[in-house]
Amino acid sequence: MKVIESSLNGVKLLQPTVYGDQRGFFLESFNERSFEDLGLETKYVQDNHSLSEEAGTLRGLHYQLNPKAQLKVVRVITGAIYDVVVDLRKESPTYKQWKGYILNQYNHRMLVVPKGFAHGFCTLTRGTNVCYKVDEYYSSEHDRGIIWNDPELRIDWPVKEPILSNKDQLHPMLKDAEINFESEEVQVL
Ligand SMILES: Cc1cn([C@H]2C[C@H](O)[C@@H](COP(=O)(O)OP(=O)(O)O[C@H]3O[C@@H](C)C(=O)[C@@H](O)[C@H]3O)O2)c(=O)[nH]c1=O
Repeated sequence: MKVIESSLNGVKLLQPTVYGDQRGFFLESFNERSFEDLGLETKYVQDNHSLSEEAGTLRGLHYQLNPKAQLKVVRVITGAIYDVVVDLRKESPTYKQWKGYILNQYNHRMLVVPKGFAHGFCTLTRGTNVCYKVDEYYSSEHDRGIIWNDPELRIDWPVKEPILSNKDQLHPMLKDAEINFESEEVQVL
């Protein structure tokens, strides 16, 4: 497993070792010992799986308020996504900055989304299955969102008219969003 650091402190791309042969491939998506050796979180309490039937489906931008903030490790099983993280840590030098990564069934990349970030993705293919581990339980009371096309963030989504859930059409703009990540540890480099 290789770890590629991002310019957003705490965001990491994980590139697992892939053993391909005539049958297909094998990879370890999680190994407690390797994660520990690489300084990655090892305790997860939920594994989540979503299927988006259509290309151009956008889920996000989501986060959970403290004390239920979640670290996520996201990967794609079938299909492809443009996966976006937004730094919501008010004391971070990269506050309000976003980054997007392509994760697909061929590059096997996994994205570590730290606590204090909003997360969202847009599917690039039909039938996209996304799985992610989280280190804190889902809590509907702490569940929050920011509208996907926030004018301040100006995320360069690959789709202009995405398929959205009813909930995701109604999120506030960043300027009106409730955010409480002040105390998240931010390492200023
Ligand atoms: C996220 C989640 C949802 N649910 C329920 C609530 C709801 O009835 C149904 C669908 O939920 P949502 O519409 O929020 O699902 P979705 O839009 O796929 O939400 C996810 O989006 C991505 C981008 C993330 O980062 C995730 O953390 C999560 O917020 O599933 C759970 O029971 N547990 C969970 O952990």
